[in-house]
Amino acid sequence: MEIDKAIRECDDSRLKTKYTNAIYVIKRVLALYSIQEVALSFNGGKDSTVLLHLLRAGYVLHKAEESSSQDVADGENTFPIRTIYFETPTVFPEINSFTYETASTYNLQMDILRLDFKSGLEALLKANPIRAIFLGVRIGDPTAVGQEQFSPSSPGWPPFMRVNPILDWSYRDVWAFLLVCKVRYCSLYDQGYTSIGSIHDTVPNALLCIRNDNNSEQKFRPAYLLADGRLERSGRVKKFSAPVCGKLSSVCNGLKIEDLNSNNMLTASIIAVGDEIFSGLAQ
Ligand SMILES: Cc1cc2nc3c(=O)[nH]c(=O)nc-3n(C[C@H](O)[C@H](O)[C@H](O)COP(=O)(O)O)c2cc1C
Ligand SMILES: Nc1ncnc2c1ncn2[C@@H]1O[C@H](COP(=O)(O)OP(=O)(O)OP(=O)(O)O)[C@@H](O)[C@H]1O
Repeated sequence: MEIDKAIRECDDSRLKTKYTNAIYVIKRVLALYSIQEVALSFNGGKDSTVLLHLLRAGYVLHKAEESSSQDVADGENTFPIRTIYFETPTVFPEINSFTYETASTYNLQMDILRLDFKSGLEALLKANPIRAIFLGVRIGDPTAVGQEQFSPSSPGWPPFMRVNPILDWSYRDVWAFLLVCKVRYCSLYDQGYTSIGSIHDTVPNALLCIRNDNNSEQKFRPAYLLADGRLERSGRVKKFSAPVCGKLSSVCNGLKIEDLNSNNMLTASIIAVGDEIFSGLAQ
């Protein structure tokens, strides 16, 4: 299996440890649940791309442990784990096409849901016996708060186990894996995007911006060159954030920053505690 081979042959001991632990979690899940009871939540992002390849490897290794070597060879070409993709109207076209291309490359049985997460999962779980869903959530993601490698879905959500095999992976680990395994990832990451949300709230990460002499053109280095992974979400913008590379006008994802702001009234808030205003501590 090419993923397992690439990791075994690399000399990155930290990556090897992360990989071994993630594969352990995946194999336990595959031992605990039947293949019809598990699903992969895949959205074409870097974390879910890592997860897909870990699952491909984990599935083959799991089969190797429970059956003959012939079955293992067959298993390399099949990926029987149901894949769920929530497709939204505000997804980047590059993410969308990468997701579809990946599904075709690896013969994924992909369910495309055009509902919000909760309604989509309710419909899916009503029609299928899914009990565990693999996610590419990592500590540091806003949604990771309070989660562990195995976290039951929240109250009010349909009941299933959220499985997070790469919860403890850092930004660096993610890129080490993708580069060592030489797997394809969405082209936006080579254009300076480091964490990808919707077209309305994501721009290339300013920390990867290369300025040319007259500031006329914005270029960005690839995501894997971001030195401090804690800043991977710096490209997630609020509607009123400053232009990416310090220019006055900036075109992002086909939209001008001014256009994003045009229908909104600028507001400012201040919170004063006690008599700070009167004593001159706040103004
Ligand atoms: C498969 C799946 C399961 C989820 N389960 C839960 C859940 O149990 N509880 C919850 O509050 N949110 C759940 N969510 C929602 C996510 O925590 C999060 O809100 C969503 O991924 C949006 O993240 P984003 O704003 O970074 O795009 C789930 C999402 C997915 C795709
Ligand atoms: N639209 C979606 N469809 C299916 N799964 C999703 C979707 N959005 C999020 N997920 C799940 O939640 C996980 C975490 O999402 P998150 O956006 O943090 O990571 P990512 O998209 O893989 O990478 P990046 O941080 O670069 O955007 C994904 O790996 C995936 O498992």
